[in-house]
Amino acid sequence: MINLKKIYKYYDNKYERTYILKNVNLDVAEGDFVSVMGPSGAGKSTLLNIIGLLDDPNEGEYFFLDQPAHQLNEKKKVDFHRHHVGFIFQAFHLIEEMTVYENIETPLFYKGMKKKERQAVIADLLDRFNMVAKKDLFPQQLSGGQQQLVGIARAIAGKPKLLLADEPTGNLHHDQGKMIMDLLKKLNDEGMTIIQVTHNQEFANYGKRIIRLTDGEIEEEIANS
Ligand SMILES: Nc1ncnc2c1ncn2[C@@H]1O[C@H](COP(=O)(O)OP(=O)(O)OP(=O)(O)O)[C@@H](O)[C@H]1O
Repeated sequence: MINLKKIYKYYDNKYERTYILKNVNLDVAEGDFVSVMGPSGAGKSTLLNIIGLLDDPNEGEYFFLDQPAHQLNEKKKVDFHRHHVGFIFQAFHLIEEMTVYENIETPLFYKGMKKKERQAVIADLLDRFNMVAKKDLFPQQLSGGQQQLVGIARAIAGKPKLLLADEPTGNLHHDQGKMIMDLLKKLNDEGMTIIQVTHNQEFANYGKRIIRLTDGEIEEEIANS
């Protein structure tokens, strides 16, 4: 599903080139659950953004769903991102002026889904996440764990093939974090491919594989049995 070949990402200034990712090679199969760990600044978010088609590498090839992402034009990339990738973030990134319902609805709207269909999809998600009674509340009226549930509902509403999570439990208490990880595990059991960045070893162990990124290079890969 995901094939990264000799990916390099760097920034140039007047005097030097700073490498963020160096010769990253990574294959992720459909149905996999990968945890990416590593120190701050190692390039984890950059890698996730490249995989999610939000950023471009400077060198290397990236095949997403057998398509050469490195050769797609901007419009096609945005289209691919919208249809196949869901993203969740440490800081939730919900729209504060919108209700829970409207936040979940936004990506479906951009996908061009008709109103009736949107209503059905959102009703199912609210039901599944026990959030029916919260649908007209605004994000700041929810707990952190509930906000992340909305973040996940929004990310998976369009049934993406790939869910990317950038420190999804980073702003949560342990119990809330565990609740979110249990949910990600369930989504993966149902077939969704997941790549998460985490600093938490306990939560990294939810993945089927753990990848360690240090100074932009994949240093080791531990099969997580
Ligand atoms: N536009 C930019 N210009 C120069 N350097 C950048 C730019 N964007 C990111 N970087 C650098 O790239 C490095 C990797 O950033 P990235 O956010 O991918 O790290 P990370 O491993 O996710 O870190 P953290 O765990 O702290 O979130 C950082 O040192 C950052 O300063």
